[in-house]
Amino acid sequence: MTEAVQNRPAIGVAVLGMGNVGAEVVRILEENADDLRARVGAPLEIRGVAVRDLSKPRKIDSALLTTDAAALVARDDVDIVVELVGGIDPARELIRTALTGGKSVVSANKALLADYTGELAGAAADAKVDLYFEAAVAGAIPVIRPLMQSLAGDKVERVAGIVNGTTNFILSAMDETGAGYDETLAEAGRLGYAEADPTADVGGYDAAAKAAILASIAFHTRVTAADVYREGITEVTADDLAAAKKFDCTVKLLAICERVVGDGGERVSARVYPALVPLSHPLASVNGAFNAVVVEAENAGRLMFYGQGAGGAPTASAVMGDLVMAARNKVHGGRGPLESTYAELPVASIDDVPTRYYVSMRVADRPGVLAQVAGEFSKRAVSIAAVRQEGAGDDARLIVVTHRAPDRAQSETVAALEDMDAVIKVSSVLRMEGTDD
Ligand SMILES: NC(=O)C1=CN([C@@H]2O[C@H](COP(=O)(O)OP(=O)(O)OC[C@H]3O[C@@H](n4cnc5c(N)ncnc54)[C@H](O)[C@@H]3O)[C@@H](O)[C@H]2O)C=CC1
Ligand SMILES: N[C@@H](CC=O)C(=O)O
Ligand code: NA
Repeated sequence: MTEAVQNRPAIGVAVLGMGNVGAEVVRILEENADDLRARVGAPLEIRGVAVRDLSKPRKIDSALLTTDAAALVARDDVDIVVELVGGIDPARELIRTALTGGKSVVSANKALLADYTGELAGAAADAKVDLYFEAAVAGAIPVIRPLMQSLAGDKVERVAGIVNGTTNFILSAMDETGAGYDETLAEAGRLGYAEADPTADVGGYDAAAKAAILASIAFHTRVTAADVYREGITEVTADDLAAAKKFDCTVKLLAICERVVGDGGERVSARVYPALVPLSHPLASVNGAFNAVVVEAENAGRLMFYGQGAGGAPTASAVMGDLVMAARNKVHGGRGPLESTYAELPVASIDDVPTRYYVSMRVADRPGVLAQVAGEFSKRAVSIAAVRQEGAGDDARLIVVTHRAPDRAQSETVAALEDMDAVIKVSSVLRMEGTDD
């Protein structure tokens, strides 16, 4: 190491939260201190770590611990704040205070960034500091930086993939070993994949927040979590996974962000739902807590990003990448990319987006039922791609897979089927993705 690097003043780092991710960030900062100093051009020194419970045993010098996150953020010797407490409050205020006080911020907080990137990025721009959040989407996988920087000269058409590790872990286990939903969710919590409130995972809220962040960056348009159509995996059953197999498919919770062009011009669709995916599609073999994001751009074509989407160490890797970037900028000058929302595209309703449906229903076992069911689809111009009939008598089941049609036509057909005398129960409705038709 050159003498100049050795003598540069240290960059002071405050870490807020020492849970799954924060503890790994602290470990890497301590274990890799020499390499980090060489890469940044100055030492990275932890000034303090904000925690809730001082009595908990932790692998850190206890003199660095504090329960007063606000005071830590305000310290003059802190240059960069790493926010890993999660949630909206007090994270939002802590980040805002840090930015307005001239500190760069690194955060993994997708719930916050999905709704407040505008406010926070504005504060960062005003104070001429950085706001980095690579860890907020798909854990360790570099996806924010490629979209913001590597593809800044291209036109992104679509970003789609598996962006929640917990639900992918649950669906994979249900599919592969028949493991139960509750026990697998508890295991995801123990492994540090699940959110503090796992409803965010299984309800699709976490994936929706990530979809909002991805869509905003990909389409240079501000998209918030409320703009994202969302369904979780709580209704997906072992029967659905078994039925999917009969169509050479599996079930994945997908986040899809794409440009849709219709009568009203170009719009942005952002949506999250469990969907049948053909086994031959690359996303079908993404299992466990792994994530994968497929980006389609006008000139680059199709790019696929794959890796660990959740867990303390993988997520900390992404946080550390951002921390090194922010620290280099402090040492050598320069700034990270600013928020870009110039395109201001309107957000499309799910009703207008062309989707494919898989509908499984218990039906009366009598002549003419298939024709009546088919009639409801055809009335709404929804074309049927495949029909499978199973069982007989009280157990007669009809499974219909459609071609693409506006989602409104598909959902209205399902509502009409539910009202038919011949249909005893519509037991499952899922969309199908990863096919061209
Ligand atoms: N665990 C994962 O796989 C991933 C997590 N994230 C995000 O990273 C952030 C942290 O996640 P985890 O470490 O898993 O959560 P966690 O719940 O394990 O850790 C958060 C820690 O912050 C502490 N905390 C909360 N409020 C505080 C306050 N006001 N002052 C001091 N400490 C406070 C909590 O006591 C807890 O120890 C969240 O925003 C999460 O969404 C992002 C990607 C992956
Ligand atoms: N709970 C999240 C953690 C990473 O973002 C997930 O399961 O993906
Ligand atoms: Na990432």
